[in-house]
Amino acid sequence: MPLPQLRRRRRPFHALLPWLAALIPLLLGLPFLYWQASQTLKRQAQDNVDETLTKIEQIFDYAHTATESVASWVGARCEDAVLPLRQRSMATPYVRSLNLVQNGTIYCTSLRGDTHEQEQLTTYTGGTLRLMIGNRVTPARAVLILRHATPAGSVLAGIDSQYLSNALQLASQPVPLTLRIGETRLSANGTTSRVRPRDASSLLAVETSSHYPFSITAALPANGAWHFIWRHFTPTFVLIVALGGICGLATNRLRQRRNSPLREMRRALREGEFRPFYQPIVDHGARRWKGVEVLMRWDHPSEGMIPPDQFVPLAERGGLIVEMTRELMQQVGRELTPHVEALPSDFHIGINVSAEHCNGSALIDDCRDFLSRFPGGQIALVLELTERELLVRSEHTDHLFAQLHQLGVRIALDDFGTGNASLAYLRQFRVDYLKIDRSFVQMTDDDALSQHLLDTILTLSSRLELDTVAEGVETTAQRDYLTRHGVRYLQGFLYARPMPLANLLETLAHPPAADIPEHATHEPA
Ligand SMILES: Nc1nc2c(ncn2[C@@H]2O[C@@H]3COP(=O)(O)O[C@H]4[C@@H](O)[C@H](n5cnc6c(=O)[nH]c(N)nc65)O[C@@H]4COP(=O)(O)O[C@H]3[C@H]2O)c(=O)[nH]1
Repeated sequence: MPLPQLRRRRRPFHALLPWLAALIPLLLGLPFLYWQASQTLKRQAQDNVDETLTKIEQIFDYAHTATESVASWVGARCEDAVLPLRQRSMATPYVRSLNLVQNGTIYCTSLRGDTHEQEQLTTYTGGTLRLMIGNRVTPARAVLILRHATPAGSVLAGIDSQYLSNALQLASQPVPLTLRIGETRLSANGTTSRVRPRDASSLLAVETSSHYPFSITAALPANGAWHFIWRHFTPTFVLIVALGGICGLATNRLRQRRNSPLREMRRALREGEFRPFYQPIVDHGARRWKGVEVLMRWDHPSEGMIPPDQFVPLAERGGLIVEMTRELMQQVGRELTPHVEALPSDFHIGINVSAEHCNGSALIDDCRDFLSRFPGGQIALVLELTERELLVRSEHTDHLFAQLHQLGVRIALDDFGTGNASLAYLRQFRVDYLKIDRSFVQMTDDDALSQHLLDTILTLSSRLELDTVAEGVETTAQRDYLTRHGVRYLQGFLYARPMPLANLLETLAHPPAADIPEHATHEPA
């Protein structure tokens, strides 16, 4: 299974995390912004309502003063009263007409003199104010009537609603204002309508006059608050949305990093999930166990035992291999030390080492540390250098290999014959063992040409007088072919699969059989 999928498959809800993270600033920021905008709107609406209420009260005060000044004419003959009514209405701001009422009938108006109309007292709110949709003079425009009762009847002052809607309009930003008289309302654009019950829900401010029976209200239309936010809080709004985006992207990045195979491997290293498995190597001539090759396994909590092919190359590319090898050597040292007596003498422990490990002085320290655990010299440390990564000869590598040999460390060239570097390696580094790759060992079963290739490699290693280990020996036929051609050390499933320490100790307790049935051994899961 490709490593990047390990975590993703186990926690699919992780894919939602970036979206949730993007939502957090929005969920926290937008309600706060909405609250802040609402407070601003309420404050401004309240100021505008107060200011407009005062202005409209002033208009009504003018009209009221005018009605008071002509109140003594109620009951007088219209032809006598009409001139003072006209003079007064012309001299009073906002007032369009003054009318006299007696016995419920309007009998004199400053506009036309004699008239005869019903007063309709019940339509006056508080007996004082009436908002008419229009009248005979201005049928399309509302008129406000202010009534002043006198002992003899009453005086009516007509006020053009334009003055009132102008006053509303001047203060209708950002929240539209309305003048309410009883069940009727006048809006800033001069239209009149009945008050609806749902108006109450959108009310931001309302103020009732203490002198006249009217109130001024400020109410937002649907989505008015969001329009206000968009117009007046654009930078904050954009910032919150951008913050949401940034949080989402950052979480996504973190998630990807968290899910990255290297990160997963670092976690595994911290948790000690990389474990040594041991595959015995047989000294065929002596019928004894010669040593083991340590092979790393990843004991993953959910994926089980992962073989090294799936993570070692990545660890090498990601610069983790040195740390992993060091940890592996320490584990091997720790777990083998108590059983050192059970090991055959001059027991070889082969550790796979990557080229990067040879670049600094860490390898020397790690080997010294490892060998210090076996002070009796019962074991021999063999470093297996692979051709997968090219090791370039330099003063440093010469010095390093000299130091390693001084320490008693032996060098094996792993996977011999598979890379281009084999011969160059042999020339440049003092190698003690050649490990013939499994692919060549399998050629013993093939045609004559393949066998010829294997023979050439075997001849080369015998000419160089190097000890040879054949990897991947699976059949007795392969074993016999190899031993006939002078290969002394054999490693493969024919003898044993890689196994944990407990199984190894059990296996080492019995000498390798002379004639082993094929595939007799099993790697524990
Ligand atoms: N089919 C077959 N296979 C056999 C037989 N006998 C042994 N093998 C397998 O051949 C591989 C031998 O190790 P390698 O060539 O060093 O190849 C190793 C080595 O290059 C690398 N590796 C393993 N552990 C480490 C480590 O700790 N560090 C480094 N740098 N590389 C490691 O991973 C490679 C693969 O390791 P494994 O999967 O354990 O595979 C092992 C082993 O299980 C056999 O008879 N038949």
